[in-house]
Amino acid sequence: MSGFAMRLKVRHRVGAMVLEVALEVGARPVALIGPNGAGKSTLLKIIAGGVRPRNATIEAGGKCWVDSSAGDFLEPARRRVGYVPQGPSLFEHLRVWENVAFGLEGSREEKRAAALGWLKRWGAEGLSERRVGALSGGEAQRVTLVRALAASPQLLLLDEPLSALDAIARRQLRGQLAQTIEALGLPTIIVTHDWRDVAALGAEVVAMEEGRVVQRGELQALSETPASAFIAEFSGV
Ligand SMILES: Nc1ncnc2c1ncn2[C@@H]1O[C@H](COP(=O)(O)OP(=O)(O)OP(=O)(O)O)[C@@H](O)[C@H]1O
Repeated sequence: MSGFAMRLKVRHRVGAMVLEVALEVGARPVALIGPNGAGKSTLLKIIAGGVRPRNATIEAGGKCWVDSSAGDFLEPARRRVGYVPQGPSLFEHLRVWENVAFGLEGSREEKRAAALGWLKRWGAEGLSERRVGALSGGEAQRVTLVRALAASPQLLLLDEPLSALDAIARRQLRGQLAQTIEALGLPTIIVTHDWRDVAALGAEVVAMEEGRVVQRGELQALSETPASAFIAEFSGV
């Protein structure tokens, strides 16, 4: 168990919407749910450092990452975040193993061996020499997840990380992801449209709509007293 925790408070205009959220994550995973356009991806980008929020404090592992009133902003590369964004994020010109090796330390050979080990554990050793451009959507998603975990992050941010996988691969990867997160006690925020992800990870649900948190708690409790039609539909197991 790492004991690492992240706490944030943010108020940030994005397009026509105002994102206004307070959130905390520790060893127990948080599942962010909500309709398209609710602000889930923007929130992850703010935590990862890709979007600089107008009005926010983010504290993680006892350190200040963002304090907009003081003008503090820790560079994304120094946040030790494993971020799996929606859509492509691998380095197109590199091979698969080079992508996984990117955040690792050591000589080229050491990094290669470590990357191959990671790929093997995640059922992707057969892809190691391939160029990223030659991967299918599901293969690329698997590699992106491996790259995020290989860099020993302190915080894992997953934006619909299993959405491109076929049903069998999704079930298998979901199980492995849940085991890994639990074994490492790795603080994790996952954006998902699938209640099975919430159940497998034993996550606390945080439901967002139009930039705000509208309900949070256990999946079971949300299904019994849903605060919105979306939550009823999502949790209606
Ligand atoms: N850079 C931007 N400029 C203007 N509007 C933006 C920008 N980024 C996002 N938005 C808008 O902000 C809203 C929230 O987008 P966001 O991607 O965070 O939603 P989401 O909850 O992740 O949705 P989805 O489930 O579709 O991925 C959307 O209406 C989107 O169009």
